[in-house]
Amino acid sequence: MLRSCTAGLRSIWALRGRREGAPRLSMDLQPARRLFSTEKVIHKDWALPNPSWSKDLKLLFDQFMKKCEDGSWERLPSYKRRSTQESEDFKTYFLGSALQTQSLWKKAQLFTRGFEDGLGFEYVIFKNNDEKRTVCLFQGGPYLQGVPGLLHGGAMATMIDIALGSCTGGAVMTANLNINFKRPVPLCSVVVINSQLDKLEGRKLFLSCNVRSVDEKTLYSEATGLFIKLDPEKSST
Ligand SMILES: CCCCC/C=C\C/C=C\C/C=C\C/C=C\CCCC(=O)SCCNC(=O)CCNC(=O)[C@H](O)C(C)(C)COP(=O)(O)OP(=O)(O)OC[C@H]1O[C@@H](n2cnc3c(N)ncnc32)[C@H](O)[C@@H]1OP(=O)(O)O
Repeated sequence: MLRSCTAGLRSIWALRGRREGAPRLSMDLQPARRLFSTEKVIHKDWALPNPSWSKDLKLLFDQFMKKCEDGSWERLPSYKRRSTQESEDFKTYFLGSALQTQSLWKKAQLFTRGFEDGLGFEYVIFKNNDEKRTVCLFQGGPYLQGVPGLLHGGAMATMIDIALGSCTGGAVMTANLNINFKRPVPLCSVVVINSQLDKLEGRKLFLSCNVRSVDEKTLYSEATGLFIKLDPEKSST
């Protein structure tokens, strides 16, 4: 574990050097790392490999990218900010929220994407629409420490929430999340979160997931979640 952490940190230090004025890596210019512009803001897709990704994470990523070739799986892109339309959907729902009237709305971003490469949440989600399930590959960096050397349970809960949410699609809110933490997750290790939609009942989506090591031998956590499709007729505030 220490070895993978050291390797990760080495990449991070290398990156820091780059950020102090050095030109960006050529990887940033690859077509897969698509950049597009909306409202003059550049949105970068963060669910793509960067130099902090461990060998395990890259290997799994490549395996799932292969599965995407026949269209049965798709990689979900991930942005710091939601698209204009998605934001509008949520904004309408949260009429009266403090952000409505403040310029802070423009600064809001998904907190899992607010860390420098390798320090926080490194993840990518693949979705199988026919089977109504997703696989999230997650490497929790050194800033997500709880007990020394271990991933904070709250960080794990965050990823579980996002992984389950990715199985829903559309505008939903987490209403209930139940997690059994069975084994501690070593910091900087890679885990695989397998999520599935178990039941749909009106606006209620019941989901479950498990979190395992890459070799599948260790079951770290199991969780269930209830997500509610937002009712456009209602406002939460
Ligand atoms: C979450 C993913 C979102 C988007 C997914 C999109 C793409 C996925 C791609 C990648 C993922 C990327 C990003 C994901 C990003 C972030 C994830 C963040 C998720 C969160 O961080 S999210 C914050 C924490 N979350 C809250 O802050 C919720 C506070 N809450 C409320 O806002 C309301 O509470 C609400 C809206 C939940 C419901 O309110 P409402 O008024 O619309 O509906 P109502 O109360 O009528 O309930 C309707 C039926 O659900 C039953 N029901 C409700 N709650 C229940 C409970 N707890 N237990 C058992 N049953 C429950 C009722 O009993 C009724 O059941 P019935 O119809 O049978 O009577």
